[in-house]
Amino acid sequence: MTPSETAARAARPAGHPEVATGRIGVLIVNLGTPEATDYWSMRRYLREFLSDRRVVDVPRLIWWPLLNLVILTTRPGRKGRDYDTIWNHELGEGPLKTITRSQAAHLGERLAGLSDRIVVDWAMRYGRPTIADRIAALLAQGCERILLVPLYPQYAAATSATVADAAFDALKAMRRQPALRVAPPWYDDPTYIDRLAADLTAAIAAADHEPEVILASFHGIPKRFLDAGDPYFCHCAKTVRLLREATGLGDRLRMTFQSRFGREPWLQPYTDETIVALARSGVRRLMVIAPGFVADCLETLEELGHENRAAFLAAGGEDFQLVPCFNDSPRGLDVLEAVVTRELAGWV
Ligand SMILES: C=CC1=C(C)c2cc3[nH]c(cc4nc(cc5[nH]c(cc1n2)c(C)c5CCC(=O)O)C(CCC(=O)O)=C4C)c(C)c3C=C
Ligand SMILES: [Fe+2]
Ligand SMILES: [Fe+2]
Repeated sequence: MTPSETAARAARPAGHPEVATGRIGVLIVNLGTPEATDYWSMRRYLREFLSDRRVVDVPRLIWWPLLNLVILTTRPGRKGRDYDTIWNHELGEGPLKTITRSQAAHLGERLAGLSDRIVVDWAMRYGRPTIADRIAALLAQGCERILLVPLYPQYAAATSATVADAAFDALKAMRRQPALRVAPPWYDDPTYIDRLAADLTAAIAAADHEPEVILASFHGIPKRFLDAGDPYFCHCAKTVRLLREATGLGDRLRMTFQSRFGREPWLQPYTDETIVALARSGVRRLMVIAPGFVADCLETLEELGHENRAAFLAAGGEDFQLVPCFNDSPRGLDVLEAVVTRELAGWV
């Protein structure tokens, strides 16, 4: 026991529980993934996700029957088959989980140089491990301060804000709360833009054929969210402008939005429609990068890599290249390290 621990123990009133102290937690959080690809696991995951009012804000009286009687009867089977095509069968989990775990481990190694008091952990907003469980685990290890890092470079209420909601919900139940900081989005961070540009430039240099057009494809949100003041579209647009400047690609790099859900208008132009229109207009060589995803997942590997690739080729395209996300690459870790180091200022 160190002298200060001895003093703390001596000062603890009788009956007062012993608590670990003195450490700083960093909790990185990505979206989530089903526990398995069977109907019931998919249904549980989609139900949790699509019941979040930050994600779907339709009045409950309308949404509840639509979700439970229509969407959750058909979508789990169809999406389960999509997840099957990208599943990490060795570990029995979705790639988003495998990659987020590895990012946390590598980030922990990198931050060890900053302070030996830092503990890095990871969680999923939907599914497991839950944010509440990992905050509890960090507290048990003595983390009185926790930096929460939603793994989204561009802020959206449907992603970043709901991570903060879940964390503060967990804190609501605690007598002894940790101090909680939420990292801001990093859509224009110089390290993010630089490493994104490096990945894109390297992919172009390594390609057999120079792409005629490059799409920067972001996950979409309903257009209504933008009209209500969500800054997501502007964050994406700024990332693309900075990426154009950093790569010198100019108008060859275009912004599109993928993964729309439901019938109302989402942010445009849509990735799938753009890809087909480009092929029909004579573009033969296309490259796609997904700067809004820090880890490969269903939306990049299956939607872009399988579905959209097939649509491009079917419409006359010849060469479709998908740039991998940062994942646990050294460049990707540079970005996470830069963001986290900056946001830990004053704590270490
Ligand atoms: C229904 C509304 C949805 C909104 C709004 C939305 C926003 C949004 N999502 C991401 C990132 C990811 N989404 C992923 C999957 C996914 N997204 C939705 C719906 C909305 N997303 C659904 C229903 C699903 C599950 C698959 C499906 O049924 O289509 C994923 C992949 C998860 C994985 O395990 O691989 C990511 C990542 C962002 C960044 C975003 C808003 C900016
Ligand atoms: Fe999504
Ligand atoms: Fe999708």
